[in-house]
Amino acid sequence: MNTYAQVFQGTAFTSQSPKEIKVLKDHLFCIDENGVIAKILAPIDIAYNDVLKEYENTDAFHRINEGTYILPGFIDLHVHAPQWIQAGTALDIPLNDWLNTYTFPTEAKFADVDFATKVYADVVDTLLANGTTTALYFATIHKEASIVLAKTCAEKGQRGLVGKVVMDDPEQTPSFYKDADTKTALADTEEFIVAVKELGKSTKQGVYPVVTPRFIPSCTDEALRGLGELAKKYDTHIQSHCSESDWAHGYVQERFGKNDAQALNDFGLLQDKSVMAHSNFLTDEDAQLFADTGSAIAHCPVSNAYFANSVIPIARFMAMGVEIGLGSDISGGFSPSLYDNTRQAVISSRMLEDGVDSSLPATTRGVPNSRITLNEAFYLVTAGGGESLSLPIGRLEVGFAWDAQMIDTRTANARLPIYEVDKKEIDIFEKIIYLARPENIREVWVQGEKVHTR
Ligand SMILES: O=c1[nH]c(=O)c2nc[nH]c2[nH]1
Repeated sequence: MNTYAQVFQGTAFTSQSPKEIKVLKDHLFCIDENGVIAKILAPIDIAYNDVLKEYENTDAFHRINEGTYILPGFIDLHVHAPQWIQAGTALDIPLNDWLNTYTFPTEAKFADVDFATKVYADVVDTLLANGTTTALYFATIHKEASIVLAKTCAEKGQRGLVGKVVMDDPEQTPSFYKDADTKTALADTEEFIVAVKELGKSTKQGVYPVVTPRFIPSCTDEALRGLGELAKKYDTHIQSHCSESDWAHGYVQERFGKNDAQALNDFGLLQDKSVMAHSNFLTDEDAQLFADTGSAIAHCPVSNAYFANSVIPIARFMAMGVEIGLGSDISGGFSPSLYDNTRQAVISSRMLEDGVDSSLPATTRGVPNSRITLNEAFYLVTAGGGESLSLPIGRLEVGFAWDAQMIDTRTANARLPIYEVDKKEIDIFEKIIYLARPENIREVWVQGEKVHTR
């Protein structure tokens, strides 16, 4: 009997560290029956030819074509699944107006479970086709429809972490879109957690419930405290928005006399499995609290350009040891592609470093040492996402899940400009990250199962 469920032969790129990419040229990736990488062999390894001989004429063997490269699947740390129906629209007003005018009416539509079923199938398919193998989702306040999102991930093979959103503060939430009251919000959340934990047991890739206070402005103290307790009781992930815009940041300071990070921590909402979206306005003290509690930042660079009123000092927070990954933030971010967000993470950091007001002298225009490299942005969208979620994903390494995307650089009508001069694989890596489109993503695998083919 074969030792491995699958063996892939090809050239792959994975992060060695935030600054370095490891090129695994013509390696063999041996995957066990749980979809975990059991062994990686280089052509110089003694066992390479034995394994090749044993598998190459079997159904378990996958030779990756020349011109196609293997990347780890991408990890989206912040995506509002229901907002997919308004992606690319209505990005012309500030966050609080946008929520009230467009977003809350959009999300209210998901009381209709049939509608939710249709849209959620489309979102999960779209993200998989864009190479996103794991997604941390906000659903809506509706328990049933939120369970539908978790079931959709389970059926389609995506590793989904899903939250039923809590919004119980009548002062800050519209009457047509709010939890009935605090008690109901907490009871629905608990029932949701139990149902999704049960569902997760029947999946190979894992589907997880997430405690999800929308953000401090939409929740009462009692709900925030209760959610912290539920997360502890069931050992779940936690997600929310933190210090996103001038308005959101200022609101929390006014209500509590402290910043979001400290307030969230007081309610038991900052812990190792917490992921806080945006977090643009963290002070160094707040960032240290994130590092100390193991809480992560979901950096959403496309969305931030519209709603955050600032560029997050991501290099500074990386240097402080905060766990960080990337999020599309559909639909504050218009794009379902984490390639777009990886590119924007680099671009925004460069603009922060150089500054944006050309009337100022170059010496005072920007914030020194703010840029991140493409390698670092790639780290965030892969390994950093895995660390943020405390899951063994995001790297092509032994013991990690086989979550992978096969990038065909020669796809008709989407051919990447790779010529004989590209002698170094790392140049090809950079071209893939900057230029690849969904057309180039020929296969996507999650936990050893093929979940998308093009
Ligand atoms: O970008 C955002 N999208 C949202 O849906 C949201 N809710 C609170 N704060 C938010 N920010």
